[in-house]
Amino acid sequence: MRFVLASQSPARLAVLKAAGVTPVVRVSGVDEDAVAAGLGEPTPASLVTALAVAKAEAVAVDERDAVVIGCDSMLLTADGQVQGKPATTEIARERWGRMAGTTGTLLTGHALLVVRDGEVVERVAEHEGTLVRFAEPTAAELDAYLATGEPLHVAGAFTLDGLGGWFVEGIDGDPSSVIGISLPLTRRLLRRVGLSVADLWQAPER
Ligand SMILES: Nc1nc2c(ncn2[C@H]2C[C@H](O)[C@@H](COP(=O)(O)OP(=O)(O)OP(=O)(O)O)O2)c(=O)[nH]1
Repeated sequence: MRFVLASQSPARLAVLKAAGVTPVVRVSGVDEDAVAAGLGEPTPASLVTALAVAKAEAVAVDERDAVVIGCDSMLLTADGQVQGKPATTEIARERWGRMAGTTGTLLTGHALLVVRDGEVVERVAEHEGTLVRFAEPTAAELDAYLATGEPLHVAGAFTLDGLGGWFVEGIDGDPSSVIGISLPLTRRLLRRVGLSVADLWQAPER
């Protein structure tokens, strides 16, 4: 079965490959701001889920027979802000100034579509939330972390599995969801459409 990851995210691909699944990667090119603008006043969870659906749908149109998964991650901070990737170092610094020492929720929307004979025959979507307890980096540590550039490319300006890991005291929930795609949630979504992860383990990359 052809399994397509509708994402340019190296993190999502790495999570799947480490878990024994090598998907076909197709970048959706979805304008996330435009999708968000069309949602009115979404909750954070409905926002990431709608974005995940938009990404999966955009890729599914070009598939004939495949399972397509799209994801979107954002950080819901303790003070109620919903944050994607920081556009600049200064924005990342400002965010860390508010995040340090607090607990946020990393939300990842997931959408899984089954395409048969060019038609979407199944569409399931949910979100996963993982609590993330942030450490309090010193000013020097924060300067050094920002200087690596890593925070600019990731939702919430931190990573769990990269340099940001030094500044995560702990999590409560699914770690793979923080990195970018929840393995247990994806397994449940596959089951809802009558598929098993074992089907994916068996599917060679085409
Ligand atoms: N390695 C790693 N990456 C993370 C972590 N938290 C968030 N990210 C990355 C995963 C995604 O690439 C990015 C979240 O942004 P998006 O959900 O918009 O995905 P992105 O724009 O990267 O690709 P896509 O829109 O799916 O084509 O942040 C983490 O803890 N570790």
